[in-house]
Amino acid sequence: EVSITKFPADERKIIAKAHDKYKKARAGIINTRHGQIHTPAFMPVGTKGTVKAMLPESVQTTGADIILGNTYHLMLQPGAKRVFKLGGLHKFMNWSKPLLTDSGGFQVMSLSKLRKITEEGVIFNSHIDGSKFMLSPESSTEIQYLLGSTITMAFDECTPYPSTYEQAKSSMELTSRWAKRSRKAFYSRDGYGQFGIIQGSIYNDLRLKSALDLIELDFEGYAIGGLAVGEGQELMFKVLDYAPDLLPINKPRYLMGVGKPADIIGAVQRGIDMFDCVIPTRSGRNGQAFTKYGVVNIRNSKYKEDNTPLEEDCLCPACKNYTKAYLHYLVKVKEILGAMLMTWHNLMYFQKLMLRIREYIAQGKDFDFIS
Ligand SMILES: O=c1[nH]cnc2c(CCNCC3CCCCC3)c3[nH]c(NCc4cccs4)nc3cc12
Ligand SMILES: [Zn+2]
Repeated sequence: EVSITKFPADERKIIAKAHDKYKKARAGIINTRHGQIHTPAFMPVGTKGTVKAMLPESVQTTGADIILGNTYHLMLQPGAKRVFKLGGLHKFMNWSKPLLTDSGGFQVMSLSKLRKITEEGVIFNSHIDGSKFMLSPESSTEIQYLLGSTITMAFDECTPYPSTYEQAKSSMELTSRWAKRSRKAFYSRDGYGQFGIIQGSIYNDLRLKSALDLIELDFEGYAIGGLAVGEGQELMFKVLDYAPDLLPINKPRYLMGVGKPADIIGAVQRGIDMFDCVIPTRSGRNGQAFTKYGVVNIRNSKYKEDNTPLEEDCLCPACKNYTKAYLHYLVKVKEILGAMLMTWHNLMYFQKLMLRIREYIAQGKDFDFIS
């Protein structure tokens, strides 16, 4: 007779866990006024109205559906009102696809000198000329409206890591009050959206309360903030093992500031749809190329006579038309073309990674090994 051998309980758990691992990954499309966003999506960072060292049409050829605009820099120079008068950020920088602008809050904390956080908002001096500015839920939301952003981010406070439970609780509660004011200040139009940002650090009850507060405000999407701030991948994944599930399943989930390929893969497996990170652009300019063989530090002298491309099957200009020896030289002598080609390759690499992840999810296949 056929006897069905039952796996011992702990083995069953492991097998279930493995399948669980891919259950939360989802591939989808976000429809906006400026076009569609295929998710999981990687959003290249455009700081001062440009993805550094890239033409917008080149960013488009890498496959990016959406890029980030930087509220902090643009409000200081050239100023949100001027960008509005000139037709908005899309026209100003000749990018017609979706634009997500951050609230400016995170950048104020990391870039400006002399700043003061009050219930009202953040008062700070411009790092350019020291003049005084105030960013609040209302002013940040208005600035993002003037920029014409497709997706506006709520004004939050990124809770530092590590934080005590009390610190994380009061910070999260401030973010909830600011989210309410951001939502009230948002001028909602068809095809435009506003995302709330949940905080709560590594404390699951605070993460839950943050999610409940923000779900009440019925945002078009939700970001998970307060991660990738030094807690490390293990702790970040521990929070991601439950935090995405606290958010509405039918709305986009954006993990802010992440990340390296392995971080992105792990986060997609836990239900994240959108990512932003300066790594491909910033590290590209610093001579680091992401390849299927791992990260290549092109400045290393071992490449000075390497007549092969970064990746033989990559379709980017750096790989199609140039060698590692040439890239090594350009980066060493700080030629602008070096920054351009390295950035182009890295953005192509990240978009190819996202495309393969989307394909694997659509085919119900595991995508652990890609990275
Ligand atoms: O809770 C958060 N609230 C708001 N923003 C956050 C950001 C900034 C995301 N990129 C914005 C871009 C806007 C346009 C210009 C470029 C940034 C984070 N970045 C990281 N880690 C990466 C980090 C970057 C620097 C220090 S940690 N964790 C983050 C957490 C939060
Ligand atoms: Zn390439």
